[in-house]
Amino acid sequence: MTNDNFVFDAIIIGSGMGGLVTATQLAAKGAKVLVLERYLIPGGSAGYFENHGYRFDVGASMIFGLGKNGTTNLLTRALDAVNVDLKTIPDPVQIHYHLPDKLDIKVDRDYEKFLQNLTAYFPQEARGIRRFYNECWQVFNCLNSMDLLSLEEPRYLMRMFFQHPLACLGLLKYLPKNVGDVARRYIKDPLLLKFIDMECYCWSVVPANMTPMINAGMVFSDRHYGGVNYPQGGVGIIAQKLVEGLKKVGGQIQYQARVKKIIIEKGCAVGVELANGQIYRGKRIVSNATRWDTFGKLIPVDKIPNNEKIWQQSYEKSPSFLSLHIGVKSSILPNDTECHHILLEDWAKMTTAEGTIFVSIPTLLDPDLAPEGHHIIHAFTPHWIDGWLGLSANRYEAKKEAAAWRIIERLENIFPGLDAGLDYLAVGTPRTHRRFLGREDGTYGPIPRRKLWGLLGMPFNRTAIQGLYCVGDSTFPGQGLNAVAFSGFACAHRIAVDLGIG
Ligand SMILES: NC(=O)c1ccc[n+]([C@@H]2O[C@H](COP(=O)([O-])OP(=O)(O)OC[C@H]3O[C@@H](n4cnc5c(N)ncnc54)[C@H](O)[C@@H]3O)[C@@H](O)[C@H]2O)c1
Ligand SMILES: CC(C)=CCC/C(C)=C/C=C\C(C)=C/C=C/C(C)=C/C=C/C=C(C)/C=C/C=C(C)/C=C/C=C(\C)CCC=C(C)C
Repeated sequence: MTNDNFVFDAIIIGSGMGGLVTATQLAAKGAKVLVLERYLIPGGSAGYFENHGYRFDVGASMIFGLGKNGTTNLLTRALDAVNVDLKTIPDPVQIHYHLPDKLDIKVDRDYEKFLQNLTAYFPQEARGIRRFYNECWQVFNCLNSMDLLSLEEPRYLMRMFFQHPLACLGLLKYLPKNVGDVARRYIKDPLLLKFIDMECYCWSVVPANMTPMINAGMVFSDRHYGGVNYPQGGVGIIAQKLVEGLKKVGGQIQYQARVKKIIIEKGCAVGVELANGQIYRGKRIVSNATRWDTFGKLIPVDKIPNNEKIWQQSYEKSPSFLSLHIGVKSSILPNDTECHHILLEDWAKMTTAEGTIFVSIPTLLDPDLAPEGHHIIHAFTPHWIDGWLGLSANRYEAKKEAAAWRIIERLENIFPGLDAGLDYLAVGTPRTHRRFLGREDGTYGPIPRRKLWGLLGMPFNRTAIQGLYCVGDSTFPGQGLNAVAFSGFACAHRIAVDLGIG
């Protein structure tokens, strides 16, 4: 079946946050936009599922970009652009770290309080700590002073250089830098450097020497500026609202619409074919799937452009996660429990499977996500898909259960009584993430194979195939909701200029 007589301005494959920001931005500019989503609801890894009266976030619940001021509040801006908004709940302590060597550190929303908490453990490094985090603020202040759009659009770049020369030079200086090099200029204490590694690892899934300074500037400063704010109703609300806005401005979305292939004619992407045979044609095609899914599945292996093969020599798939979606009796959590926790008992295991445990308890901010008298605890830890393949159904279930109880046993150290208070448990593995999110091997996104030059190696939105763009965490600046929102703004900007509507 074909639909040749109607050509969309842009077809977006996938309704993750990257895809939805691209779609809403383009539709708001008057483009005819179609979003094709393989799943039943929008959001991808920022989606949700419901069971037993609980509404669980699929991915991390720590949300940046919903602040009120500046230019880096990209989720707020994306919602505003299509005349929708949502209520948010500020998170007073952004992370409570439970680390080896008895480091029990809280990242308070208030910057000075956070510095005090950290300095209390490392008084001899007081000056270095302040100088390091202040340098992160320099990056953030540069970003937060300008409109954030496509770095592939020369007129925008010239305008930014003309209007904000110092901020642009600052960003250019930091683009090739990693956190580890900057931190080691100010900090000597090996334990404190391990803490900085964890500060990076818990969102970039690589230690400080491989974490781009630009991204650290965003995360380490915005948590004290716009802050971490939880969307009332759960993370999935953001995508639902963006879809509501998309429709308001004339865009379309179809669910259960899995794109099987991107149609290339004379070297140019001109349309897509769905698994059910339906064909849609578009002037521009955008893939919100991962790079491994885009180049290898949607584009056949023999047509993968050379530059993509070269990129894959520098970046690899990060691990996926083992996720425990837990419902517990409220009585097991003391009243002053924080929403997000990081647990690690042995520094040597930080980057290994089941080493670091990430915990979010979103019901401390939004109690309506669980039945009365109950909380949600979402605990997740890195896991690679390899160990989950080739198992019989029974062995797969048994492996899931064993892994889940290992995690629960460790969580008992910070939440005593968890086991006894358990009301509901659903376990997701890398296979679950692969299946429901359509991400190869369930990967969380690309990570450098070795130490690289900051963000310089991350591709922008255009690809070597004319008419085909990528958006989401496989593009500059990588993982994180606010990061993929940036990639959405940039992608829509570049396409709008290409279509003559930007
Ligand atoms: N707290 C947080 O910061 C937080 C929370 C959730 C998610 N995230 C971030 O979101 C990022 C991912 O966002 P994203 O926009 O890159 O992608 P995504 O993986 O979330 O979304 C991609 C979407 O494309 C769909 N899709 C894939 N292949 C398809 C096909 N062939 N046909 C139709 N649909 C298809 C998927 O179903 C999914 O909905 C992650 O890096 C993660 O860091 C962050
Ligand atoms: C000439 C040229 C090329 C440039 C001129 C200079 C210029 C204008 C440069 C501009 C650069 C720009 C615009 C860069 C923009 C960068 C942005 C917007 C980066 C944003 C990064 C956001 C990140 C990394 C957000 C991450 C968020 C989180 C929290 C991710 C994940 C969280 C978890 C997995 C776990 C949560 C933890 C717990 C404890 C549960």
